[in-house]
Amino acid sequence: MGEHDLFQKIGFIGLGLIGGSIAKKIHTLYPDVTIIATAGHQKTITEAYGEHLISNQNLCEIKDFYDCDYIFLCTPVKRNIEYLRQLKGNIKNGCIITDVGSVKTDIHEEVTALAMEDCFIGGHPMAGSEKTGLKNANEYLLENAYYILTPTTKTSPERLEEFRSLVTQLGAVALVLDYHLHDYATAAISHLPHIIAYSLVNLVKKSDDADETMKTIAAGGFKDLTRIASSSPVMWQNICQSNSEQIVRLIDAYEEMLEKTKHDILSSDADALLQDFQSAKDYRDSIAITNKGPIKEIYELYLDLLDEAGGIATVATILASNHLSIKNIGIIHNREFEDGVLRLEMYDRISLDAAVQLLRKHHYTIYER
Ligand SMILES: NC(=O)C1=CN([C@@H]2O[C@H](COP(=O)(O)OP(=O)(O)OC[C@H]3O[C@@H](n4cnc5c(N)ncnc54)[C@H](O)[C@@H]3O)[C@@H](O)[C@H]2O)C=CC1
Ligand SMILES: O=C(O)C(=O)Cc1ccc(O)cc1
Repeated sequence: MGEHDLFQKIGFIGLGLIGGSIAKKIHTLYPDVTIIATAGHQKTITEAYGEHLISNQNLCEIKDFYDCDYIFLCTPVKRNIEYLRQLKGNIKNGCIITDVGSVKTDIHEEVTALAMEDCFIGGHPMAGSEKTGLKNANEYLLENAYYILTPTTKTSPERLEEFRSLVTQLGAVALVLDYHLHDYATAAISHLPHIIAYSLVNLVKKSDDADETMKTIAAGGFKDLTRIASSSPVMWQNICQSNSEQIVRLIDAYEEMLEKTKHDILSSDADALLQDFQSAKDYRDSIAITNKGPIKEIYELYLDLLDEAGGIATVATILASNHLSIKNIGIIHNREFEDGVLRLEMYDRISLDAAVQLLRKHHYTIYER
């Protein structure tokens, strides 16, 4: 009996970036498993049905989920709690309800209040982006990412193992955490950074002149730091409402840091400034070097350049005019490619696949490894 015989039907409530990505991966792994879903808009369901991802053609009602083996709650965190309430008494024996929400204490408290501890395991994939919706979902999103699991006190070891195994099948790295610790840690490494990003963007917007000088000259540092400010406003509204205690705790600590820096600048305390910059640099550098976390996949291709002037520029233009951004570019000479090839690194699997297809269409010889 194969592992997936443990489940025949999986339900998704919310089929956006995260729900859609998980559903796509499950569909690839287990094409004979039935997937049903509901979402905020019929359009999402029509699109997913059209892609043969789900078996329902219209939005589902709660009763349609009664025979699911797993139900994934993948809407904004406050909504997930509302759906959890509706699911009480409407699921079959043995069903595991899980969520992918960025905050865990709130939903666990509701699980306890509803006496649903035996059928709920919290989850949070530490993967994603500022993009939203099924159109941006892809089956590789979770690859090598940590997937935090927050069992309840009544989660049986067998069920936890079963779910951990599914998460591993999805390509992610399961990590069990206490839900309070989860919310403190994510407030520091995810929620506060988002608040810093959006407040910095709004500060620049407010401070800019009529010619938009600041916006025009905004450099890499500003863009790196603020990419996440383009994320879903509703998702972040929900996260801030749900994890308010931990977020405020971190904002207070951050204010103290800013106050200290302000003081050091005002008092021209060069040593203190240098010490803080050095300490941050050392810690940040150590994240890249010593992080034992999942190995990042590299999305690269090699191609023979056509023998013409401006060859590299032509390749770059073909990709750019199709909205494909190059992460890295370089000429490689080695034993494998004695005559030299152009190496291109893309940001993700989808861009890589699209680049390969596009460049082949333009008659380039591509080598994938
Ligand atoms: N975006 C990210 O990078 C990450 C998000 N998360 C969490 O995943 C969850 C989903 O986020 P995304 O997939 O990014 O958002 P998304 O905006 O791409 O998708 C949300 C989905 O929920 C549906 N939805 C919204 N309100 C609904 C309602 N009332 N009834 C039914 N469906 C409704 C939408 O139609 C959509 O299908 C959130 O709880 C978020 O905190 C977790 C990890 C990463
Ligand atoms: O875009 C990014 O880099 C993110 O960090 C995305 C993200 C958003 C919310 C989460 O709960 C987890 C990950």
